Amino acid sequence: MTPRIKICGLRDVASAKATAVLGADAIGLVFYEPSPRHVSINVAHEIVAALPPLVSTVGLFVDADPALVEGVLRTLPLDLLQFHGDEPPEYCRAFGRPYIKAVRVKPGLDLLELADRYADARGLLCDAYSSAAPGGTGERFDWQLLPDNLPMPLILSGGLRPENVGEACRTVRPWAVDVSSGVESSRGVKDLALVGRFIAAVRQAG
Ligand SMILES: O=C(O)c1ccccc1N[C@@H]1O[C@H](COP(=O)(O)O)[C@@H](O)[C@H]1O
Repeated sequence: MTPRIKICGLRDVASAKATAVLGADAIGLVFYEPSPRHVSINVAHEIVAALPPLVSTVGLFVDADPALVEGVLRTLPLDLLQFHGDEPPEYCRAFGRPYIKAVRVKPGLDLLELADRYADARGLLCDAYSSAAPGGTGERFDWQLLPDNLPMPLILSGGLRPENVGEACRTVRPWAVDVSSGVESSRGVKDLALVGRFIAAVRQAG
C-alpha cells in the first residue's frame, strides 16, 4: 500500500493549498516557538480554513503547556495532535483527541516497549535523535533499528528527501512518511518543486 504523506511546517496559506493540491494527505502546523516553522494561531486558522476537503491537519507540540494545546484546540478543528517531546502517555491522552507520539530513535531505544506505553496513540512517529533540537533537523537514523512487528502504524520521518524517500518506503514499508527540512529551499521555507518530487517519489515506490 502506498504510504500516506504528511508535509510538516507549512506557514502560509498559498504554500499549504499548493501542497494539498500536489497530493499531500496531511499538513503539519508547528506550535513550537523555537522552530523556524512556528505558526501563529491566526495564520494556522487561515490555513485550515483554506485547505480543500479530506486533507488532514496535524498540530505539532513539543512539551507544551497544556493551556497552549487547549487554546489551539478551542479555535482550530485539528484532526490529529503530534506530540514531539517527552510527553508521558497521561499528558497525551488528557486532551481527548486522537494523537500520534513522536519518538527519537537511537540505538538501545525499545520501540516495542514505547508502543506498549502509548498503546492508545494512533501511530508511532519515528524520527532521528539529535542533541541539537527535538525535531525538524533533517537528520536521518538507521532504519535497521526499527522492529518489523510494531503493533501500531509506523510514521517514518527524519532526514527524508525526494532522493531517499523511495528507498525508505521500499525498505521500511511505513504506514506514512513525514517530512519538513527535505522539502525546503532554506530553513522554514517550503519549496513546492521539492514537495512535488517528494510526493511523486513516494507514489512511485508504491
Ligand atoms: O519541523 C520542525 O521544526 C519541528 C520542530 C520540533 C519538533 C519537530 C519538528 N518537526 C518534525 O520533525 C520530524 C523530522 O523533520 P525533518 O524532515 O528531518 O526536518 C518530522 O516528523 C516533523 O514533523
